[in-house]
Amino acid sequence: MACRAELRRPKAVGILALEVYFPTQKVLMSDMEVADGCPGKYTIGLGQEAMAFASDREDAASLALTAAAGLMRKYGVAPGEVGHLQVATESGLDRSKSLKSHLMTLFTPGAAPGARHPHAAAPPSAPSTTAATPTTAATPTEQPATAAAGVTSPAAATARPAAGWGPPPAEGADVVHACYGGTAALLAAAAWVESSRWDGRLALVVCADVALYAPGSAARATGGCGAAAMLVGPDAPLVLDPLWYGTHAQHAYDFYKPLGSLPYPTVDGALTLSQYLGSVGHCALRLAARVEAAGELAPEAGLLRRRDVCAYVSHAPLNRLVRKGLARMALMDELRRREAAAEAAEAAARAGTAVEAVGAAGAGAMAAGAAAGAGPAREGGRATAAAPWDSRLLAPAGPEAAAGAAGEWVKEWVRQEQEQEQQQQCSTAGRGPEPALPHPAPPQLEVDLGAPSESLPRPCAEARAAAAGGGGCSTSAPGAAEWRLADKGLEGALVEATAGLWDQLGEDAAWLQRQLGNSYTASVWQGLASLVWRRGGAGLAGRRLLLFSFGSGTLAALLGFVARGSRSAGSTDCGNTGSAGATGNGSSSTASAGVAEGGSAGHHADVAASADTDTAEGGASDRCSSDPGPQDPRFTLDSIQRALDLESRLAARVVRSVADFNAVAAQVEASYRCPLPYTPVGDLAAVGPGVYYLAAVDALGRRTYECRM
Ligand SMILES: CC(=O)SCCNC(=O)CCNC(=O)[C@H](O)C(C)(C)COP(=O)(O)OP(=O)(O)OC[C@H]1O[C@@H](n2cnc3c(N)ncnc32)[C@H](O)[C@@H]1OP(=O)(O)O
Repeated sequence: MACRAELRRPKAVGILALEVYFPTQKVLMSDMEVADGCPGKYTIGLGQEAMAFASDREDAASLALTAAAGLMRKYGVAPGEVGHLQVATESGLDRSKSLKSHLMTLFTPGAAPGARHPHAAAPPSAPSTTAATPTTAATPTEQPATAAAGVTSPAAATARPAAGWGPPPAEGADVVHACYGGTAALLAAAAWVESSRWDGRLALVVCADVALYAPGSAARATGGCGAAAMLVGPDAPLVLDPLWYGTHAQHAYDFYKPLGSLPYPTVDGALTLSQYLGSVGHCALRLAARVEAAGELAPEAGLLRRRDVCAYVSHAPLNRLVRKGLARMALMDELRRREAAAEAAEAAARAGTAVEAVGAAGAGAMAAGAAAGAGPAREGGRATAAAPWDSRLLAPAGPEAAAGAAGEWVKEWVRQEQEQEQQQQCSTAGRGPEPALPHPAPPQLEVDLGAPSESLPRPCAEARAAAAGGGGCSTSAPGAAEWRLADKGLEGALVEATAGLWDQLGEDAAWLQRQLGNSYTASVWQGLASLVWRRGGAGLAGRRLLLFSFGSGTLAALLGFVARGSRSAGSTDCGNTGSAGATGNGSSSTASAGVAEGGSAGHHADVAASADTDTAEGGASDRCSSDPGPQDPRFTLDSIQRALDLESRLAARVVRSVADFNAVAAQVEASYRCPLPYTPVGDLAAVGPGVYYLAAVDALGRRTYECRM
């Protein structure tokens, strides 16, 4: 056991592995349009292609079991490697017994259905060569000392047991907050890894939901069904950046489930959509304020305009809403940019006013100040350094000449400062070669906001006011975040204006979501899976992605992830070695972008992972050589991409008719009303191999699950 002095904080905490599950049956939106007599509404109006659904054989617990077991099998994760298990759902089966308790069958020898653990049988696709082999084999009740010691250098962190059983992951429980639950679970898991209680093992986060709306409901076509599982730990390929983080919370009755006996939510469609879009605004501004306060983002440099931001992932109740969300985020950027421009103009105007005032007061005081070496401070401007000495001020021929001289002097001073700033920007931006990024910075938002800049909301000013009032780097006023939220004209114009941005940032994550429908807590992570599947390590490593999570009611968060690659990932540029580069050393693609758009900062020492912990903490050396990417070959962007195998899994799905969907949905509804004991009636042929299903519910409501081999 290591002594306390030896404990070090884990680095690069984030998502190590990702698995998604969706059932084998789907109904096409085009078929639903025909059935509902509304051609174009679901495919164009909502932007969806298909909706996944399952029978009464698959509930939230079985979905969670399938995703968790699938992750452990595909990545070769032994039960003993998991020390924390957190589950998110809003399709709970019981108001006391957690879904997590069902998942414990995966961590208890002999307790899983038939004691046949799908994950125990299969070897990892790429066994770790770097992980230290435990000297003592793990027993079902004992964890190797290396894993329990809390040693947190990346190398030590991978010194986990390669197989076997350990103490069950007692930490963590179910989290409920509509679709946001998975994010709360992920943050709790990451916090555990970063805490002093961490025992060196990994955390597993599982999200599972059945999204079913009542027959005849306007929301019926926005259902879905699915699960996601994530492994959380240090030295991750998808690192949670603690700085890039913006949240929002509010009370609203937009989507809720007051009827305990039925699976259906009560939805106020218009309100839930505006809650989502308002939350995008709040989270984007709060994240920007944090990043700006840390010196990593200039007010006029939009989040979405940064060249290191390469993707946008969102919770997806319906695709069209996600597009509107990205457009809303672009609007926030635009408001910030225009505010910065307005402030600059105001500062220039104030400088002019100051000149006049100086002239009126006579040159004496000015000259005295200048003679003392102080010079006039530029009011409202950022520069407060002493102004350069100007001898012209000492020899005015009269008041008018003095005013003129002072005016010229101030103008010259401002010009020199601007020139100096420009030079500084050029020199920092020029520290490294401009990388050839696949995603060039998007153009300025070309949209008529229909208001002179003076009447536009001032998001940064609001943030500063909130900070002055003890609100930290956050906006508290709804002003900018909810500005013209109900304006459908503006909404349409924004979506149109950001079509190119959507193709660059949003499309790859939405690809899977459009084909599955909503799966509540799992939805946003299915979007992340879609992105990794479509881009792989070569397309993501060294760059950032923004992930927006929303749960009605309302909780929301915008998280920044940094993607790290390995040398073997196939990418050749320095960015391939990870965001670590964002430290501003200029040697990687992210570094160049970060410096050019707001300066450097050292906080990425925590974000950066390196085999050499000291280097990571120092944060100043060449990331290209110091971060070889994740050390455990099981957990890389490319291994995630391989494990997901989405194309063939999607192709294996069966298209069912709308009548079939309605019949199956009616079975599911009936299962909530049936007297006990209850035997599910859903066709087992629709349950694929390795998938867990509900076998029976006994007279006391106890549910039994089996795994289809
Ligand atoms: C728990 C969580 O996931 S958080 C979010 C929870 N909330 C949800 O999931 C939302 C659930 N769904 C709903 O409430 C509903 O399905 C809604 C609100 C999305 C749609 O409600 P409706 O009143 O039936 O549809 P509406 O008339 O607004 O049409 C929807 C869109 O399709 C468009 N549309 C309608 N008919 C057509 C058509 N024939 N062709 C093309 N587009 C059409 C509309 O213009 C509208 O688009 P817009 O909003 O961009 O202008």
